[in-house]
Amino acid sequence: MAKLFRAAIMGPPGSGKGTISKRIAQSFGLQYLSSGRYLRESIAANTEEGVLVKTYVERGMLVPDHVMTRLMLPKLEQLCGHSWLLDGFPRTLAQAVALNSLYQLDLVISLNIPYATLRERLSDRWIHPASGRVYNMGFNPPRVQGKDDITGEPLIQHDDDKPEALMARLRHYKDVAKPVIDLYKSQGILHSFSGTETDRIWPYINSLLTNKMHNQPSDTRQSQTP
Ligand SMILES: Nc1nc2c(ncn2[C@@H]2O[C@H](COP(=O)(O)OP(=O)(O)O)[C@@H](O)[C@H]2O)c(=O)[nH]1
Ligand SMILES: Nc1ncnc2c1ncn2[C@@H]1O[C@H](COP(=O)(O)OP(=O)(O)O)[C@@H](O)[C@H]1O
Repeated sequence: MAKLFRAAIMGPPGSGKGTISKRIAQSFGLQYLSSGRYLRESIAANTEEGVLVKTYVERGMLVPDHVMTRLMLPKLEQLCGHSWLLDGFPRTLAQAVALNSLYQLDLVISLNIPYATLRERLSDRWIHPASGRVYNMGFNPPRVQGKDDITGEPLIQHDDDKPEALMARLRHYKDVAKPVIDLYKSQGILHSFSGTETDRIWPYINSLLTNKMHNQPSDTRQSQTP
């Protein structure tokens, strides 16, 4: 049986995590888990948890760690026996420690994208809320303006991509990500990529993953479940 592979992608809002994750999932068959997507689903379900989550997300603030781990760790449990890629989780050191106590990651991708690029991209980001499909009016526009390619339904902008929330999110990201990045660096699994264009970064990530997934050590570490 092929070895299981567990990876995470980190980077500020707008750095291309979702775009790159989609390519990774398609090319390498990893299951893709996006914290933002699960949070938005929780908000849409209007549960007690969703109402609480909304108060943070709409202000561009991080959702508390215990809420995030309670949301994400059971999803990973359901995926035992699959290779996966986490996007947006862990975001804080406490989340990374909680994850680490259950699973050893094989690889963490960190995206370093200049601030001006992030701002420009997010002000142009539109999504189809039901599916999570993401568009950018310059980079990957929908075929019909303002409409989802598959369903034809209207596209919307996240409240947290609007300028007021955006600044707070970017500032927060930097402070909080540093110890997480340091942790993965110390574990020797961090790989950082810099640039302003996803299409130029992608070939490097593609070859890194090709390399890592085909040359995994033959111990059983990755295939153990908690
Ligand atoms: N102009 C441009 N836009 C991009 C590029 N890569 C991604 N995007 C767009 O930038 C926005 C943010 O990307 P996304 O993958 O959602 O980033 P995330 O917030 O890190 O998950 C989306 O609208 C993407 O379509 C790129 O290389 N150039
Ligand atoms: N791991 C996390 N911990 C705390 N809050 C989170 C986490 N992931 C997502 N969020 C919340 O959800 C919002 C949207 O997240 P996401 O869709 O990943 O967007 P982006 O990558 O554009 O920041 C964040 O601004 C934050 O409020």
